[in-house]
Amino acid sequence: MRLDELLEEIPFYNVDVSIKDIEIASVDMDSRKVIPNSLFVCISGYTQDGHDYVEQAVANGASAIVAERPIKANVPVVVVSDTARVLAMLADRFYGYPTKALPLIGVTGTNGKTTVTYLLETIFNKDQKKTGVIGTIQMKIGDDTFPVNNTTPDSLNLQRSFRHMLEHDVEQAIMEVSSHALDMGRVYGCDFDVAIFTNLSQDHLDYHKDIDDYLRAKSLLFSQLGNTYAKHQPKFAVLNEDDPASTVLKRSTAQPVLTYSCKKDADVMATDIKLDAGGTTFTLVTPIGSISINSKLIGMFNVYNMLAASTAAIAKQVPLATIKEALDSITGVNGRFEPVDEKQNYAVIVDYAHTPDSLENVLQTIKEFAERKVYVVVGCGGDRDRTKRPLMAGIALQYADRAIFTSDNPRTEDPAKILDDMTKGLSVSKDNYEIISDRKEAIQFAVEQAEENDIILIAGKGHETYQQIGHVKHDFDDREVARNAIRKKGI
Ligand SMILES: CC(=O)N[C@H]1[C@@H](OP(=O)(O)OP(=O)(O)OC[C@H]2O[C@@H](n3ccc(=O)[nH]c3=O)[C@H](O)[C@@H]2O)O[C@H](CO)[C@@H](O)[C@@H]1O[C@H](C)C(=O)N[C@@H](C)C(=O)N[C@H](CCC(=O)O)C(=O)O
Ligand SMILES: Nc1ncnc2c1ncn2[C@@H]1O[C@H](COP(=O)(O)OP(=O)(O)OP(=O)(O)O)[C@@H](O)[C@H]1O
Ligand SMILES: N[C@H](CCC[C@H](N)C(=O)O)C(=O)O
Ligand SMILES: [Mg+2]
Repeated sequence: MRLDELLEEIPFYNVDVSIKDIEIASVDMDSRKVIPNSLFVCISGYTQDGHDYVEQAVANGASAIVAERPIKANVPVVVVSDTARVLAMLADRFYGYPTKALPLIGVTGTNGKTTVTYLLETIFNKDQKKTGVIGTIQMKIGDDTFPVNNTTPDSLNLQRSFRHMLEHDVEQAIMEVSSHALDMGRVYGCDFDVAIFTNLSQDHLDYHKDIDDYLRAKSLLFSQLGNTYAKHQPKFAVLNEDDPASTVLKRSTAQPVLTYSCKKDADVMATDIKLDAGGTTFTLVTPIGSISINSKLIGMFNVYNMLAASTAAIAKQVPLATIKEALDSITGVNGRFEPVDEKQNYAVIVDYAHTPDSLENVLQTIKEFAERKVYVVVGCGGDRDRTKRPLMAGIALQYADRAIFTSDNPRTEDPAKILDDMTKGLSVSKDNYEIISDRKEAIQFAVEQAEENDIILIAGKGHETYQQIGHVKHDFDDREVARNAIRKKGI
């Protein structure tokens, strides 16, 4: 595509060099990846400033630069007010506005996003549609999986992935939309047909100023819904009526709203809920009829996840019988409430709870079914929200009989300091908990302690297959470590 064509819809300041007759083969934001005839977009990030890498980009063959200030370079420099936003617009245009043609559902909220995307994948697959999923665990196109760095990729990778999905006949894309992504404009330009809200509770207060600012970021998914090019597809906001934040989100969107609830009158409701250690049953009450659901998923929070997914599926005109078939068939999501079963006489569950609310939900669920002692192995991520640390430790002790506090991706922080943040305000006796910084030893300790009918929850890392210490990711899988510990102890 020619540079002047690419810039046609981009608001930029006057440039006194010609931008005509420059062929652009690729758009990039990382000077290290620039190939000949690229357009290099300078992003001022959190740790680095892309404007410092113009020379390297040009040396690698960039034939034009987009920047936020005039920069000396022997190729044209186009100056714009906000390169991050412009990058999203350029990416959308460069890849041919893929979401104009690709039906797209976005899921935001503090907890449950990954779960809801995989519920929706199963529902649409049962409806004979090829799906594409983007989120925390991976990107998936049909059955092919691709690794990801972020829950929501940057705008370039995102639009490229959508184009790839279209080329591989994906009929329904489903993605997690993190608050970081909304705030940084990573999804600017994406034409969502359905925007889903799961819930709001504390997380990411390292990044967002306060919980209102966090909600403001989430609300962008709803305020931007339908603001892109019209696809002649109806738009819906799907909101959790039982979460007070939905009031704000309802006011943020100009599009029709569908609500779901377990407690109040709503468009889609769950009634006659029966929670059990082996699964969950409820009646799904919808505007197009009612149907009984018999799911293997455990816990009240999963009823909410199933409601969110069902409401979106109804908005996309999936028949109720298909929704039931899908929800009844799902056995679980990778790393979410995943049992490690070596036929031992105590239970070990690996879960991705890494926020106060999710930890409380999952422990409450376990506590309801526990016959004997509950152990929890849990830590808090380094370089992330410090204010959630004492809250998570308090919740662990409130519900579990014994907590083992350990490390969870300490990143560049001192693990002892993170553990100190978790435990220094605890008012309970120290007999209730251990501090074992090494996660492998912590898991081994819990396994050694467990007796018949006890339950061990290993929280925080779920599907992750690494422990990040400093900037290095070391191989580490809670499930594998637990399995080895169980075998070592003997059945
Ligand atoms: C704080 C944050 O979100 N940072 C994201 C951001 O990185 P950054 O702004 O720090 O980038 P930077 O390293 O400063 O570089 C700035 C620019 O210089 C360029 N550069 C840099 C070096 C060089 O040699 N040449 C060069 O051109 C870079 O390519 C970039 O364009 O942009 C990067 C590219 O898009 C992201 O990968 C990165 O996510 C980091 C890894 C991260 O940990 N993010 C977390 C907090 C996050 O976003 N999490 C949410 C999930 C939350 C949830 O699940 O609820 C997510 O969506 O993943
Ligand atoms: N609806 C929910 N409400 C509260 N907690 C939930 C809910 N769904 C799942 N959880 C808990 O949160 C954990 C993470 O779930 P999931 O991965 O689906 O959320 P997420 O929003 O994608 O998280 P992340 O922001 O890290 O990507 C689960 O392991 C479970 O403990
Ligand atoms: N999406 C979450 C993942 C947290 C996972 C936990 N294991 C940690 O490293 O803190 C985040 O970026 O905060
Ligand atoms: Mg997720």
